[in-house]
Amino acid sequence: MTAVIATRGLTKRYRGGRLAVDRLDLNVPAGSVFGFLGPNGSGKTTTIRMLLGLIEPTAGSATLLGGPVPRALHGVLPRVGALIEGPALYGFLSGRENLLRYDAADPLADPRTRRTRVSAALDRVGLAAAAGRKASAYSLGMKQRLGLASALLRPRDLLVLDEPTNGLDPQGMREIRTLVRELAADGTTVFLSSHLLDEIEQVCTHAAVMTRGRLVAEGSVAELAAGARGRLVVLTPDPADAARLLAEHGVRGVTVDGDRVTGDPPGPGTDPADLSAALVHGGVRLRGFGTERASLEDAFVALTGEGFDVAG
Ligand SMILES: Nc1ncnc2c1ncn2[C@@H]1O[C@H](COP(=O)(O)OP(=O)(O)OP(=O)(O)O)[C@@H](O)[C@H]1O
Repeated sequence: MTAVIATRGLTKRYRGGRLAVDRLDLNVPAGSVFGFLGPNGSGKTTTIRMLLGLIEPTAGSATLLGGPVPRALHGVLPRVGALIEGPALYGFLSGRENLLRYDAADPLADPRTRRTRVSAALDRVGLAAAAGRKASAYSLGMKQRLGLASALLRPRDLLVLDEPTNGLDPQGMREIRTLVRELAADGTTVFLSSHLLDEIEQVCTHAAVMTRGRLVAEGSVAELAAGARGRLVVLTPDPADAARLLAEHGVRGVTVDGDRVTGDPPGPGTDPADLSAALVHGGVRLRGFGTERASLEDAFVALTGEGFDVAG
């Protein structure tokens, strides 16, 4: 697969000495929905700004749709739709009028087909019925969808979305995620940043994980989750005894939640069958015994040694 975005040693040190992005090697395959995951301040926005030529890297290089950044940007940017830090909208204009203005600002857009293009974009994001209403009356989710519509006025090979669901309510989040999936199904590569693990897990095929400016993992979401070990799970009406016995048999990280006892999976030296036998032998009645598939969250915790609690 060809890389739609590739970076090599991409680095940004802001004035004042802060290293925001540290030798980043990123490969975004064509056709993927690529999640750029990391807590606030981990360098996601800085990376996106470098990719789009909005700021200069301190070191390293990047290509966008095969062309070197920033030299080839003039040629490739028309094929890239970007939504960063929320759309700039005129509240006193309707949704349709906002898009007409956006389209008119594009020197490559044919004025004769402008209205058709704008209607198609409004349709695409489900705003056709609300197109005549002032943008100031739109909900945050509708504004975000209007922003996406502006990025979709011309056919795009790549969409870059910086935290597209930030600040939205659950319904708004669902709408944007559905839209992202539909766009990807049409063949557009989507690169989206997020600090929400479940969002990445729900919509992305691939992900890269950033912490403190550094890439700690990259791959398909399934691969990343498979890299983390799942949890050992025991369902029992005798949780206290089960927890004690598991710990006695070397299981670490044992926690009890109601009738559910979980722990780190045993190492290669221990057969899970011996553990279940030990529980039964110790008088623990078993309703269930097994290992749970790891989630992306497990992978993140395993990779960084931290939880994924982020402020804001
Ligand atoms: N213009 C700037 N000048 C100096 N430091 C900056 C500037 N922009 C960002 N930083 C710093 O660089 C680091 C990375 O910030 P960045 O915005 O890229 O992270 P992020 O992962 O996108 O987080 P967020 O989701 O909060 O935007 C942070 O420590 C931030 O304070």
